[in-house]
Amino acid sequence: MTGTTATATGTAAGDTASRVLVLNSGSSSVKYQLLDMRDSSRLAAGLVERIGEQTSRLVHTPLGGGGGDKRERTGPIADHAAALKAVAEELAADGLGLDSPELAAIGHRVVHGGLRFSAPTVIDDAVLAEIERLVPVAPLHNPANLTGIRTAMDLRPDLPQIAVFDTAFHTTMPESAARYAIDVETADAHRIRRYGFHGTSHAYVSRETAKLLGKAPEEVNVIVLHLGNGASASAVKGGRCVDTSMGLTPLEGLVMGTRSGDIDPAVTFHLKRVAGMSTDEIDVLLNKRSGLVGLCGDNDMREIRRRIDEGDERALLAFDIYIHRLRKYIGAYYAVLGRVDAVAFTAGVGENAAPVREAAIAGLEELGLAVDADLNSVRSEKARLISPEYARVAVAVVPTDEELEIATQSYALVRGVNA
Ligand SMILES: Nc1ncnc2c1ncn2[C@@H]1O[C@H](COP(=O)(O)OP(=O)(O)O)[C@@H](O)[C@H]1O
Ligand SMILES: CC(=O)OP(=O)(O)O
Ligand SMILES: [Mg+2]
Repeated sequence: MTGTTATATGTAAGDTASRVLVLNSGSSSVKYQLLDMRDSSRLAAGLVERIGEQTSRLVHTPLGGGGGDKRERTGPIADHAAALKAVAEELAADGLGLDSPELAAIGHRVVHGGLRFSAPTVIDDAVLAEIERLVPVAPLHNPANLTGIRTAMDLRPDLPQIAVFDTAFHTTMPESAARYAIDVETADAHRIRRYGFHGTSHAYVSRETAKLLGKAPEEVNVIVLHLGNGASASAVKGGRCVDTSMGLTPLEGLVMGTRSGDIDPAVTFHLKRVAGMSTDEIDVLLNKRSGLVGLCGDNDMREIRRRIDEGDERALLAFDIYIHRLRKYIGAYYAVLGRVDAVAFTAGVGENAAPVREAAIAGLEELGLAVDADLNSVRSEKARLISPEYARVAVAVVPTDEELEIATQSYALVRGVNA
């Protein structure tokens, strides 16, 4: 933590590359941000969605200087390589092209890093091979991450490409939380254990929650609820993850947009032996046709709430199942931590869906948990408390920023400073 303070001492603008491009490649989308790490400001941000379909869409927002108007492109974008080339063109149109000498690194979200990577890592052939080896345990994510990395390497072979792993923050989990209770030899031979995901978000949000409470991360125990399309909970004790709801793959745990979360593993035997489904069909069923979409046909919480308001019973049942699972994890992690200082809601659903927060915490006063209806209804991009003053445990909405965290870690690595 001492010595090289390249970022703190700084240098005149232009003579040290200070920009980081962050790529978050999902199965059918790429989110990106270009940041200036001298002040962590965003110069541009955007999203390419529905990659591989006829109706692909790129939305690019210039944010540097006075900003500028959002630009949108529609029409087929065949694959992640084409998507990244389109992003590079949009950045170039703002004078922020990938050829810029200001660019210090490209930071990539990589979902599965197994046990080998507990910190941000400069990508070389060996790292690429390891990410490739882990494709079977992150089939929706790692292939897209790899394409993003390879395309970025083609565009700027001279630049450090940094991998920031979703699994890294969870490598501190004790064996009691990380191991499945199955035959140890079989588990070890096939590296079967609970790895956990969304770690960049859990790390960032637990630190921001401590900040909101005016404390150091070491002083607080936080339950983080990352509720996006993929969703996971984590128990963070004094800044270190001690348990999380996702496992060998991002399928375990909470009910998600399209994933089942926890089920009895015997369901899969039954589907195979009795329903005659193949392993691949079961994989697709549990990862893509389950969760909220499987229960009611919609995976967007906005749509589900709209249907509930119209009296739709399937939507209501889907919501109730989602909430029931979430409450079980809050209770479980309360017991894992012993003392809880805060419960933090984050990601698309956690940051925006007040009814989810209300239902998740309702009736838990005995645990020191409560939500104030007025505070809960406030819409804001800022971290904020939604618990009443009397409550023993803080309940907070803490917007996640995986891209900022990836940029911070990537820049620290290329500058040789601790993040
Ligand atoms: N205003 C809103 N109200 C309720 N839910 C919302 C709102 N905005 C977004 N969401 C939910 O957030 C989800 C997307 O979350 P996000 O964290 O962006 O997911 P991901 O990163 O996995 O794509 C949507 O599917 C939707 O369910
Ligand atoms: C790991 C995971 O589930 O990621 P996402 O929420 O981006 O799908
Ligand atoms: Mg996400």
